Amino acid sequence: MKTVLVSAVALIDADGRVLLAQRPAGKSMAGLWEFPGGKVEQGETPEQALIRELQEELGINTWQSCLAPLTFASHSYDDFHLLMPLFACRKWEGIPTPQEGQTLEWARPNALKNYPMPPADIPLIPILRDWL
Ligand SMILES: Nc1nc2c([nH]c(=O)n2[C@@H]2O[C@H](COP(=O)(O)OP(=O)(O)OP(=O)(O)O)[C@@H](O)[C@H]2O)c(=O)[nH]1
Repeated sequence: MKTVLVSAVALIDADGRVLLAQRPAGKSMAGLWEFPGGKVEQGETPEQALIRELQEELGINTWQSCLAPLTFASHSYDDFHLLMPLFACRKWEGIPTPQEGQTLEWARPNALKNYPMPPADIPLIPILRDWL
C-alpha cells in the first residue's frame, strides 16, 4: 500500500487553544475536524509543505524556525497508509481565515476530544493535551 506523507500543525494561540478545521462537504471525511496541513509534494520538506498549506488554506505566514516537531500519526486507511508529522506552532503572521470553505474553531485542550476527527488523529489528542 502506498504511504502518503501529510504535514500537519497544531497552531496554538495566546490562550493555549488549538486551531481545528472542519473538512468541507464534498471532500473525503467531510465534517470531521482536522489539523491544518496537507500532502507533502515532490521536492518539499514537511516544513515547506506546511508553510505553503498555511498560506493556501488559512492565509497566514509562518517560518521553519517556528515549527516544532511534536508527534506523528501512522495509520492505514483502506486505500493508503498515512504518515503525518504533527508540528506545534505558536508564532505566525496574519489572522487565520478560511480560504477553502472550511469552518475554523479554536479548541481548548480539554475540549479537543469532543471534536469528531479522522481515525489517524485520535491517538494524537491525549499527547497534545498532555503537552499543552
Ligand atoms: N491536513 C490534515 N489531513 C489529515 C489529518 N488527518 C488525516 O487523516 N488527514 C488526511 O490526510 C490527507 C490530507 O490530504 P490533503 O488535505 O492534502 O488533501 P485533500 O483534503 O484534498 O485530501 P483528499 O484527496 O483525501 O480529499 C487526507 O486524506 C486527510 O483526510 C489532519 O489532521 N490534517
